Amino acid sequence: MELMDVDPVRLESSLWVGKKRYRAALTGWHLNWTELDKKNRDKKTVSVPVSEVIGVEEGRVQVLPQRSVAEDTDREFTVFYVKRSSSGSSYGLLWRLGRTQFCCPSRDLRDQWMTQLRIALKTHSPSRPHRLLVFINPFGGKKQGRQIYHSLVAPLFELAGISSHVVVTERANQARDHILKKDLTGFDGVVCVGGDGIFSELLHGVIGRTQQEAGLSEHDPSLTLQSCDLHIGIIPAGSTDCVCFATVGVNDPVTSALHIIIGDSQPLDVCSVHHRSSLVRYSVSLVGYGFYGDVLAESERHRWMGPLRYDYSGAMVYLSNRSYAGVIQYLPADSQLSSPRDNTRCLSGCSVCSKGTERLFPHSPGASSLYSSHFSQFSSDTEGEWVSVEGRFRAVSLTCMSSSCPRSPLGLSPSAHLADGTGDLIIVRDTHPLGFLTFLHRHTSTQDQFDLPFVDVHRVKAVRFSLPTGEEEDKDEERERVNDGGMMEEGKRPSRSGSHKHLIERGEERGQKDFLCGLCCSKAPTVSVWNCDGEILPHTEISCR
Ligand SMILES: Nc1ncnc2c1ncn2[C@@H]1O[C@H](COP(=O)(O)OP(=O)(O)OP(=O)(O)O)[C@@H](O)[C@H]1O
Ligand SMILES: CCCCCCCCCCCCC/C=C/[C@@H](O)[C@H](CO)NC(C)=O
Ligand SMILES: [Ca+2]
Repeated sequence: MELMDVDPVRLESSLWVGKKRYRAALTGWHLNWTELDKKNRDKKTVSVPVSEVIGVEEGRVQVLPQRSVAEDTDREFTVFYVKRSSSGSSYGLLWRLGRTQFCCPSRDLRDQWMTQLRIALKTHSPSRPHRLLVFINPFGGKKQGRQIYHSLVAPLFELAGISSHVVVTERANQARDHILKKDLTGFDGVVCVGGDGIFSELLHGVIGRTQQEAGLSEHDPSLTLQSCDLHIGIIPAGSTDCVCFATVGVNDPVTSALHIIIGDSQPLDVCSVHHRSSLVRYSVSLVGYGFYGDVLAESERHRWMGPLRYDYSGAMVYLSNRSYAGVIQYLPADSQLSSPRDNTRCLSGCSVCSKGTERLFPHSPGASSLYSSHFSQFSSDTEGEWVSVEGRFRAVSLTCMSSSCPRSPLGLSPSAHLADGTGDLIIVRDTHPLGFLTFLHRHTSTQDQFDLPFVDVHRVKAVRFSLPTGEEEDKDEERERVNDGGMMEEGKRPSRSGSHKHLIERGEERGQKDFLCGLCCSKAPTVSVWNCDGEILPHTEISCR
């Protein structure tokens, strides 16, 4: 309705691109230019939606790889726009900066084109950000965050008229604390340049700040949390970059920068992880016990290897051949709505997610435009029956999204939805080493990961994990951890270094030195650790929703 009421900006004229003559038209929502032959007949037409125009500059201008402006070009202007490249991943295309340099018959006409295009951009792109707060983790991935931002992203933001305040972090959790405590007036969004860890900092900052401002405690698992208005953008420069890959479809800084500029947004499910009555962390990707917890614990000792540390640690943990006892309880989601084995792929605009958003936020008109939101209209204890599974497990994984990444292009659960308010629980029961290797191998191929006799997958609204009777987490140990800051109390937030410290302490406390000395000792540990979006949790018994 709103769109129909806007008086569209129109302009049509003859223009030149190089030596070819075109009829160019700015009509409502599109900029089109059609090549004309010598007899004025139409040849090829290029059409760009105004919403995908990045910027308009006087003269003959180039921005990437370096900015250059040609002289004496007062009849020329350059239009920059989103150009979809033919390469990308199975469900995401690379975006590139398209550029066309137009030459007008007169300077007056050039000025008219520039003015009308800029008016059209303002009118038709209401959700574009104007001011962004950017956090660069200089130590993420291959340590190229600064270079990636300054050479590939900043020139695009500048071209699009976005002003950015850049913070290069000097310590873990600086970005989170900044969002929690500093004045954010005037910022339309926050952006991280790094991996899933720095994204998680922004997520905790944004959710935490929103709750603080609403006077709500994040520790109460039954509480309806306030949805977050501040959008989070991700420029991938980490090791796994799973959140970026699963939402955009490729890990490419230019593609992500262009999505941010045009104001694209995608709501995300957020899972809260509690231990007893305290919030431990939020997760958007993987909450994993057993194999994925062990891989993370092992990989933290080999950070110097960069992204390769996960492959090395994966192989080491696989060779250690472990399984763990536990009790899993889960609350199934409505199987009429979707299933983890229905072979769907969730993309932006997914109908299951739209219905989920309507169902979860019936009175919130802005819900569908949230980038990251906490689905809080949750009545887990009244909706359905909890199911309990006890046994020995190779891996227990809960993933709110597919968790696809370059290592696993379809992800841990290929048909999981980004924003339906559910997660997929993947239970890999103890099995022989070859069976488990088959399962791991299927992560990296297109073969059905769940079509194995020792694997079960359930779409769920909540999960609890506990140790078998007699092996529960030691209460005294818990108290020590709280005092030591490992648990997330009011005013405190988790840290990667903090949780790693706990892993070491925990290993020592429990006599699991083999966890920390190269996985070489003969005595197998009885408990694993939880990997929560790449952070080690300081607790074994947790509840997620
Ligand atoms: N200046 C800093 N010094 C040390 N650690 C930092 C700094 N800034 C951020 N961190 C922390 O570094 C950790 C890892 O960062 P990040 O996620 O960006 O990279 P990664 O681990 O290589 O990638 P991925 O999480 O995708 O595997 C995060 O937990 C973050 O909190
Ligand atoms: C015998 C070697 C086996 C190697 C198995 C490789 C399987 C790769 C699957 C990767 C899935 C990653 C899921 C995403 C988790 C992220 O949240 C987290 C943070 O970045 N990354 C990791 C690696 O924990
Ligand atoms: Ca989901």
